[in-house]
Amino acid sequence: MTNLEKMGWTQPIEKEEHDKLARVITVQKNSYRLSDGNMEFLAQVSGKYLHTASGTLDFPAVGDWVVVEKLYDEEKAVIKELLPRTSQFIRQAAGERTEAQLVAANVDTVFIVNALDHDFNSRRIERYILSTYESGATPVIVFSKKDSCSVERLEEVISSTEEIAIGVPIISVSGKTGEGLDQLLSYLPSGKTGALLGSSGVGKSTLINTLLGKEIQETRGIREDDSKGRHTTTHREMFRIPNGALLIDTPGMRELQLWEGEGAMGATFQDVEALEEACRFKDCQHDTEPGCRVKEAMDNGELSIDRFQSYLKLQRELAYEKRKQDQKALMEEKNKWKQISKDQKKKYRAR
Ligand SMILES: Nc1nc2c(ncn2[C@@H]2O[C@H](COP(=O)(O)OP(=O)(O)OP(=O)(O)O)[C@@H](O)[C@H]2O)c(=O)[nH]1
Ligand SMILES: [Zn+2]
Repeated sequence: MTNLEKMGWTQPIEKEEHDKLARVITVQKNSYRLSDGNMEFLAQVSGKYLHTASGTLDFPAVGDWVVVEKLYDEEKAVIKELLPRTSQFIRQAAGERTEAQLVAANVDTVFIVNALDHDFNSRRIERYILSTYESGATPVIVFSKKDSCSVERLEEVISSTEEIAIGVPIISVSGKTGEGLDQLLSYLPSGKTGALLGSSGVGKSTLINTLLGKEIQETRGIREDDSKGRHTTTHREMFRIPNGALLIDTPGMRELQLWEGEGAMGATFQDVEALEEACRFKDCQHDTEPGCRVKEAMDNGELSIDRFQSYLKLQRELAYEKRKQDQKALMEEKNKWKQISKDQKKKYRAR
Protein backbone atom coordinates (compact mmCIF):
# COMPACT_ATOMS: atom_id res chain seq x y z
CA MET A 1 0.00 0.00 0.00
CA THR A 2 1.47 3.37 -0.99
CA ASN A 3 1.35 6.28 1.41
CA LEU A 4 -1.40 7.99 -0.60
CA GLU A 5 -3.45 4.79 -0.64
CA LYS A 6 -3.29 4.90 3.14
CA MET A 7 -5.18 8.19 2.87
CA GLY A 8 -7.79 6.72 0.55
CA TRP A 9 -6.24 7.41 -2.87
CA THR A 10 -7.43 4.89 -5.49
CA GLN A 11 -6.32 6.15 -8.92
CA PRO A 12 -3.18 5.17 -10.81
CA ILE A 13 -0.69 8.02 -10.65
CA GLU A 14 2.72 9.13 -11.97
CA LYS A 15 5.60 9.35 -9.54
CA GLU A 16 6.04 13.16 -9.90
CA GLU A 17 2.37 13.81 -9.30
CA HIS A 18 2.32 11.36 -6.44
CA ASP A 19 4.74 13.51 -4.48
CA LYS A 20 2.58 16.60 -4.87
CA LEU A 21 -0.67 15.25 -3.46
CA ALA A 22 -2.03 15.38 0.05
CA ARG A 23 -5.39 15.08 1.78
CA VAL A 24 -6.97 17.60 4.11
CA ILE A 25 -7.42 16.07 7.54
CA THR A 26 -8.63 19.17 9.33
CA VAL A 27 -9.31 22.84 8.68
CA GLN A 28 -8.39 25.49 11.23
CA LYS A 29 -9.52 28.99 10.26
CA ASN A 30 -7.32 29.77 7.25
CA SER A 31 -4.86 26.99 7.73
CA TYR A 32 -5.14 23.36 6.76
CA ARG A 33 -3.60 20.27 8.25
CA LEU A 34 -2.71 17.85 5.49
CA SER A 35 -1.39 14.33 5.34
CA ASP A 36 0.28 12.48 2.49
CA GLY A 37 0.14 9.24 4.45
CA ASN A 38 3.77 9.59 5.54
CA MET A 39 3.63 12.83 7.44
CA GLU A 40 1.36 15.64 8.42
CA PHE A 41 2.03 19.28 7.67
CA LEU A 42 0.31 22.63 7.89
CA ALA A 43 -0.60 24.46 4.74
CA GLN A 44 -2.20 27.60 3.40
CA VAL A 45 -3.59 28.29 -0.03
CA SER A 46 -1.36 30.18 -2.45
CA GLY A 47 -2.04 33.80 -3.40
CA LYS A 48 -3.05 32.71 -6.86
CA TYR A 49 -5.47 30.17 -5.42
CA LEU A 50 -7.04 32.87 -3.26
CA HIS A 51 -7.39 35.10 -6.28
CA THR A 52 -9.16 32.57 -8.48
CA ALA A 53 -11.46 31.04 -5.84
CA SER A 54 -14.92 32.48 -6.16
CA GLY A 55 -16.90 31.00 -3.27
CA THR A 56 -16.73 28.87 -0.15
CA LEU A 57 -17.06 25.67 -2.19
CA ASP A 58 -13.82 26.47 -4.04
CA PHE A 59 -11.86 26.18 -0.81
CA PRO A 60 -10.58 22.88 0.57
CA ALA A 61 -12.57 21.07 3.24
CA VAL A 62 -11.81 18.00 5.31
CA GLY A 63 -11.49 15.03 2.95
CA ASP A 64 -10.31 17.07 -0.03
CA TRP A 65 -7.32 16.13 -2.16
CA VAL A 66 -5.00 19.00 -2.97
CA VAL A 67 -1.91 19.67 -5.05
CA VAL A 68 0.78 21.10 -2.84
CA GLU A 69 4.26 22.43 -2.85
CA LYS A 70 5.96 21.01 0.19
CA LEU A 71 8.48 22.88 2.27
CA TYR A 72 9.81 19.86 4.06
CA ASP A 73 12.20 21.50 6.46
CA GLU A 74 9.38 23.47 8.04
CA GLU A 75 6.69 20.78 7.80
CA LYS A 76 4.71 23.32 5.87
CA ALA A 77 3.14 23.41 2.46
CA VAL A 78 1.38 25.68 0.01
CA ILE A 79 -1.86 24.51 -1.57
CA LYS A 80 -1.87 25.28 -5.27
CA GLU A 81 -4.88 23.43 -6.52
CA LEU A 82 -7.96 21.47 -5.49
CA LEU A 83 -8.67 18.13 -7.16
CA PRO A 84 -12.21 17.40 -8.38
CA ARG A 85 -14.40 15.83 -5.70
CA THR A 86 -16.19 12.52 -5.88
CA SER A 87 -18.74 13.77 -3.35
CA GLN A 88 -19.44 16.91 -1.36
CA PHE A 89 -21.80 17.20 1.57
CA ILE A 90 -23.14 20.75 1.65
CA ARG A 91 -25.52 22.53 3.93
CA GLN A 92 -26.77 26.09 4.13
CA ALA A 93 -24.44 27.77 6.63
CA ALA A 94 -25.90 28.72 10.00
CA GLY A 95 -27.08 32.32 10.18
CA GLU A 96 -28.99 34.65 7.87
CA ARG A 97 -26.63 34.83 4.92
CA THR A 98 -27.20 32.70 1.85
CA GLU A 99 -24.01 30.71 1.95
CA ALA A 100 -22.99 27.14 1.27
CA GLN A 101 -20.98 25.30 3.88
CA LEU A 102 -18.99 22.30 2.83
CA VAL A 103 -19.16 19.75 5.64
CA ALA A 104 -16.92 17.08 4.10
CA ALA A 105 -15.55 16.07 0.71
CA ASN A 106 -14.80 12.77 -1.02
CA VAL A 107 -16.85 10.75 1.43
CA ASP A 108 -18.06 7.30 0.32
CA THR A 109 -20.41 6.57 3.20
CA VAL A 110 -22.26 9.02 5.43
CA PHE A 111 -23.21 7.54 8.78
CA ILE A 112 -26.31 9.36 9.98
CA VAL A 113 -25.99 9.01 13.74
CA ASN A 114 -29.04 9.15 16.02
CA ALA A 115 -28.91 8.41 19.75
CA LEU A 116 -31.36 5.92 21.19
CA ASP A 117 -31.54 7.98 24.38
CA HIS A 118 -32.65 11.09 22.45
CA ASP A 119 -35.94 11.87 20.73
CA PHE A 120 -36.63 9.99 17.52
CA ASN A 121 -37.32 12.24 14.56
CA SER A 122 -38.20 10.82 11.14
CA ARG A 123 -38.19 14.25 9.55
CA ARG A 124 -34.62 14.89 10.61
CA ILE A 125 -33.51 11.55 9.23
CA GLU A 126 -35.19 12.33 5.90
CA ARG A 127 -33.24 15.59 5.63
CA TYR A 128 -29.96 13.79 6.26
CA ILE A 129 -30.77 11.08 3.72
CA LEU A 130 -31.67 13.71 1.13
CA SER A 131 -28.47 15.68 1.70
CA THR A 132 -26.38 12.52 1.62
CA TYR A 133 -27.79 11.35 -1.71
CA GLU A 134 -27.36 14.85 -3.08
CA SER A 135 -23.72 14.82 -1.93
CA GLY A 136 -22.96 11.73 -4.00
CA ALA A 137 -22.26 9.53 -0.95
CA THR A 138 -24.22 6.52 0.30
CA PRO A 139 -26.20 6.83 3.53
CA VAL A 140 -26.19 4.36 6.45
CA ILE A 141 -28.39 5.04 9.47
CA VAL A 142 -26.72 4.41 12.80
CA PHE A 143 -28.61 4.20 16.08
CA SER A 144 -26.08 4.80 18.82
CA LYS A 145 -26.03 4.15 22.57
CA LYS A 146 -27.68 0.79 22.09
CA ASP A 147 -26.73 -0.07 25.68
CA SER A 148 -29.04 2.68 26.98
CA CYS A 149 -32.22 1.38 25.39
CA SER A 150 -34.59 -1.55 25.74
CA VAL A 151 -34.96 -4.18 23.04
CA GLU A 152 -38.63 -3.18 22.54
CA ARG A 153 -37.79 0.47 21.94
CA LEU A 154 -34.98 -0.46 19.57
CA GLU A 155 -37.35 -2.59 17.52
CA GLU A 156 -39.93 0.17 17.46
CA VAL A 157 -37.42 2.78 16.34
CA ILE A 158 -36.01 0.53 13.64
CA SER A 159 -39.39 -0.34 12.19
CA SER A 160 -40.42 3.35 12.11
CA THR A 161 -37.16 4.13 10.35
CA GLU A 162 -37.63 1.39 7.78
CA GLU A 163 -40.82 3.13 6.69
CA ILE A 164 -39.04 6.36 5.79
CA ALA A 165 -35.53 5.21 4.90
CA ILE A 166 -36.30 3.00 1.96
CA GLY A 167 -33.31 0.97 0.85
CA VAL A 168 -31.01 2.55 3.43
CA PRO A 169 -29.14 0.17 5.77
CA ILE A 170 -29.99 0.63 9.45
CA ILE A 171 -27.61 -0.51 12.17
CA SER A 172 -27.42 -0.09 15.94
CA VAL A 173 -24.21 0.31 17.89
CA SER A 174 -22.77 1.24 21.25
CA GLY A 175 -19.58 3.22 21.46
CA LYS A 176 -19.46 2.35 25.13
CA THR A 177 -19.54 -1.45 24.82
CA GLY A 178 -18.34 -1.72 21.22
CA GLU A 179 -21.43 -3.66 20.23
CA GLY A 180 -22.31 -3.38 16.55
CA LEU A 181 -19.04 -1.77 15.51
CA ASP A 182 -18.17 -4.74 13.28
CA GLN A 183 -21.40 -4.04 11.42
CA LEU A 184 -20.47 -0.39 11.06
CA LEU A 185 -17.06 -1.39 9.71
CA SER A 186 -18.65 -3.68 7.15
CA TYR A 187 -19.86 -0.47 5.48
CA LEU A 188 -16.40 1.03 5.72
CA PRO A 189 -13.75 -1.29 4.30
CA SER A 190 -10.07 -0.40 4.05
CA GLY A 191 -9.37 2.58 1.80
CA LYS A 192 -12.91 3.96 1.97
CA THR A 193 -13.87 7.22 3.61
CA GLY A 194 -16.78 7.61 5.99
CA ALA A 195 -18.20 10.57 7.90
CA LEU A 196 -20.17 10.61 11.14
CA LEU A 197 -22.94 13.20 10.97
CA GLY A 198 -25.68 14.03 13.42
CA SER A 199 -26.78 16.21 16.30
CA SER A 200 -24.52 17.10 19.19
CA GLY A 201 -24.17 14.50 21.91
CA VAL A 202 -25.26 11.46 19.90
CA GLY A 203 -21.91 9.78 20.52
CA LYS A 204 -19.95 10.40 17.33
CA SER A 205 -16.65 11.10 19.05
CA THR A 206 -17.13 8.18 21.40
CA LEU A 207 -17.49 5.92 18.37
CA ILE A 208 -14.27 7.30 16.91
CA ASN A 209 -12.45 6.83 20.20
CA THR A 210 -13.61 3.24 20.54
CA LEU A 211 -12.59 2.51 16.97
CA LEU A 212 -9.19 4.14 17.46
CA GLY A 213 -8.37 2.93 20.94
CA LYS A 214 -7.93 5.35 23.81
CA GLU A 215 -4.24 6.26 23.60
CA ILE A 216 -4.49 7.77 20.14
CA GLN A 217 -7.18 10.21 21.14
CA GLU A 218 -5.30 11.28 24.25
CA THR A 219 -2.02 11.94 22.50
CA ARG A 220 -3.78 14.03 19.93
CA GLY A 221 -5.50 16.22 22.48
CA ILE A 222 -8.02 17.52 19.99
CA ARG A 223 -11.03 17.72 22.29
CA GLU A 224 -12.03 20.75 24.19
CA ASP A 225 -14.29 20.78 27.22
CA ASP A 226 -17.49 22.74 26.95
CA SER A 227 -19.02 24.65 29.86
CA LYS A 228 -20.63 21.49 31.24
CA GLY A 229 -17.28 19.75 31.39
CA ARG A 230 -18.20 17.44 28.54
CA HIS A 231 -15.93 16.63 25.68
CA THR A 232 -17.32 18.18 22.58
CA THR A 233 -16.01 18.24 19.07
CA THR A 234 -15.17 21.71 17.87
CA HIS A 235 -13.94 20.95 14.40
CA ARG A 236 -14.07 18.34 11.69
CA GLU A 237 -11.22 15.91 11.55
CA MET A 238 -10.37 12.81 9.58
CA PHE A 239 -8.90 9.75 11.29
CA ARG A 240 -7.32 6.63 9.93
CA ILE A 241 -8.88 3.73 11.81
CA PRO A 242 -7.17 0.35 12.37
CA ASN A 243 -8.95 -1.49 9.55
CA GLY A 244 -7.37 0.96 7.08
CA ALA A 245 -10.45 3.09 6.43
CA LEU A 246 -10.77 6.82 7.01
CA LEU A 247 -13.45 8.28 9.21
CA ILE A 248 -14.40 11.92 9.63
CA ASP A 249 -15.73 13.22 12.94
CA THR A 250 -17.85 16.38 12.74
CA PRO A 251 -19.27 18.72 15.38
CA GLY A 252 -22.96 18.17 16.05
CA MET A 253 -25.33 20.11 13.84
CA ARG A 254 -28.24 21.84 15.51
CA GLU A 255 -30.26 21.60 12.35
CA LEU A 256 -29.45 20.55 8.86
CA GLN A 257 -30.48 23.41 6.61
CA LEU A 258 -30.68 22.25 3.02
CA TRP A 259 -28.61 23.89 0.34
CA GLU A 260 -29.73 21.79 -2.64
CA GLY A 261 -31.30 18.39 -3.08
CA GLU A 262 -33.81 18.41 -5.92
CA GLY A 263 -31.88 15.72 -7.72
CA ALA A 264 -32.01 13.47 -4.66
CA MET A 265 -35.73 13.75 -3.94
CA GLY A 266 -36.48 10.72 -6.10
CA ALA A 267 -34.02 8.49 -4.25
CA THR A 268 -35.14 9.73 -0.85
CA PHE A 269 -38.87 9.48 -1.54
CA GLN A 270 -39.01 6.47 -3.85
CA ASP A 271 -42.29 5.36 -2.28
CA VAL A 272 -44.01 8.72 -2.77
CA GLU A 273 -42.78 9.22 -6.31
CA ALA A 274 -43.84 5.72 -7.33
CA LEU A 275 -47.36 6.50 -6.10
CA GLU A 276 -47.40 9.84 -7.93
CA GLU A 277 -46.52 8.09 -11.13
CA ALA A 278 -49.46 5.75 -10.67
CA CYS A 279 -51.99 8.61 -10.52
CA ARG A 280 -54.35 8.65 -13.48
CA PHE A 281 -53.42 12.21 -14.48
CA LYS A 282 -49.79 13.14 -15.11
CA ASP A 283 -50.29 16.56 -13.50
CA CYS A 284 -52.37 15.24 -10.60
CA GLN A 285 -52.38 17.64 -7.63
CA HIS A 286 -53.40 14.77 -5.33
CA ASP A 287 -56.37 16.79 -4.26
CA THR A 288 -59.80 15.95 -5.72
CA GLU A 289 -58.78 14.29 -8.98
CA PRO A 290 -60.27 10.88 -9.73
CA GLY A 291 -57.78 8.01 -9.86
CA CYS A 292 -55.34 9.67 -7.47
CA ARG A 293 -53.06 6.93 -6.21
CA VAL A 294 -51.44 9.16 -3.58
CA LYS A 295 -54.74 10.00 -1.96
CA GLU A 296 -55.81 6.38 -2.04
CA ALA A 297 -52.55 5.33 -0.37
CA MET A 298 -53.04 7.92 2.37
CA ASP A 299 -56.64 6.79 2.88
CA ASN A 300 -55.75 3.14 3.28
CA GLY A 301 -52.65 3.77 5.39
CA GLU A 302 -50.06 2.68 2.83
CA LEU A 303 -48.52 6.16 2.90
CA SER A 304 -48.44 8.21 6.08
CA ILE A 305 -49.84 11.71 5.82
CA ASP A 306 -46.82 13.02 7.73
CA ARG A 307 -44.45 11.54 5.19
CA PHE A 308 -46.31 13.04 2.26
CA GLN A 309 -46.42 16.43 3.97
CA SER A 310 -42.72 16.19 4.66
CA TYR A 311 -42.12 15.48 0.97
CA LEU A 312 -44.09 18.59 -0.03
CA LYS A 313 -42.40 20.71 2.61
CA LEU A 314 -38.92 19.71 1.47
CA GLN A 315 -39.88 20.47 -2.13
CA ARG A 316 -41.02 23.95 -1.12
CA GLU A 317 -37.93 24.49 0.97
CA LEU A 318 -35.64 23.50 -1.89
CA ALA A 319 -37.46 25.82 -4.29
CA TYR A 320 -37.10 28.65 -1.78
CA GLU A 321 -33.39 27.96 -1.29
CA LYS A 322 -32.89 27.92 -5.03
CA ARG A 323 -34.63 31.29 -5.45
CA LYS A 324 -32.44 32.79 -2.74
CA GLN A 325 -29.29 31.44 -4.35
CA ASP A 326 -30.31 32.66 -7.81
CA GLN A 327 -31.02 36.11 -6.39
CA LYS A 328 -27.68 36.19 -4.69
CA ALA A 329 -25.87 35.14 -7.88
CA LEU A 330 -27.72 37.87 -9.80
CA MET A 331 -26.73 40.52 -7.25
CA GLU A 332 -23.12 39.44 -7.39
CA GLU A 333 -23.14 39.61 -11.17
CA LYS A 334 -24.65 43.13 -11.06
CA ASN A 335 -22.11 44.29 -8.53
CA LYS A 336 -19.31 42.94 -10.66
CA TRP A 337 -20.47 44.97 -13.67
CA LYS A 338 -21.00 48.04 -11.53
CA GLN A 339 -17.41 47.75 -10.36
CA ILE A 340 -16.13 47.27 -13.89
CA SER A 341 -17.94 50.32 -15.18
CA LYS A 342 -16.74 52.35 -12.17
CA ASP A 343 -13.17 51.34 -12.91
CA GLN A 344 -13.58 52.32 -16.54
CA LYS A 345 -15.01 55.72 -15.70
CA LYS A 346 -12.04 56.30 -13.45
CA LYS A 347 -9.72 55.36 -16.27
CA TYR A 348 -11.34 57.86 -18.67
CA ARG A 349 -11.28 60.62 -16.09
CA ALA A 350 -7.60 60.02 -15.51
CA ARG A 351 -6.83 60.67 -19.14
N1 LIG B 1 -24.71 4.98 27.38
C1 LIG B 1 -23.96 5.43 26.38
N2 LIG B 1 -23.52 6.70 26.40
C2 LIG B 1 -22.75 7.14 25.39
C3 LIG B 1 -22.40 6.29 24.30
N3 LIG B 1 -21.66 7.02 23.42
C4 LIG B 1 -21.55 8.25 23.95
N4 LIG B 1 -22.20 8.34 25.13
C5 LIG B 1 -22.27 9.55 25.98
O1 LIG B 1 -22.96 10.58 25.29
C6 LIG B 1 -22.32 11.84 25.50
C7 LIG B 1 -21.94 12.51 24.19
O2 LIG B 1 -21.00 11.70 23.52
P1 LIG B 1 -20.01 12.29 22.40
O3 LIG B 1 -19.27 11.14 21.83
O4 LIG B 1 -19.21 13.41 22.92
O5 LIG B 1 -21.06 12.87 21.36
P2 LIG B 1 -20.78 13.66 19.99
O6 LIG B 1 -21.81 13.20 19.03
O7 LIG B 1 -19.37 13.53 19.56
O8 LIG B 1 -21.08 15.15 20.42
P3 LIG B 1 -20.53 16.52 19.73
O9 LIG B 1 -19.05 16.43 19.72
O10 LIG B 1 -21.06 17.60 20.60
O11 LIG B 1 -21.11 16.55 18.35
C8 LIG B 1 -21.14 11.56 26.42
O12 LIG B 1 -21.54 11.87 27.74
C9 LIG B 1 -20.89 10.07 26.26
O13 LIG B 1 -20.35 9.50 27.41
C10 LIG B 1 -22.86 4.93 24.32
O14 LIG B 1 -22.62 4.12 23.42
N5 LIG B 1 -23.65 4.56 25.38
ZN1 LIG C 1 -52.70 12.07 -7.50
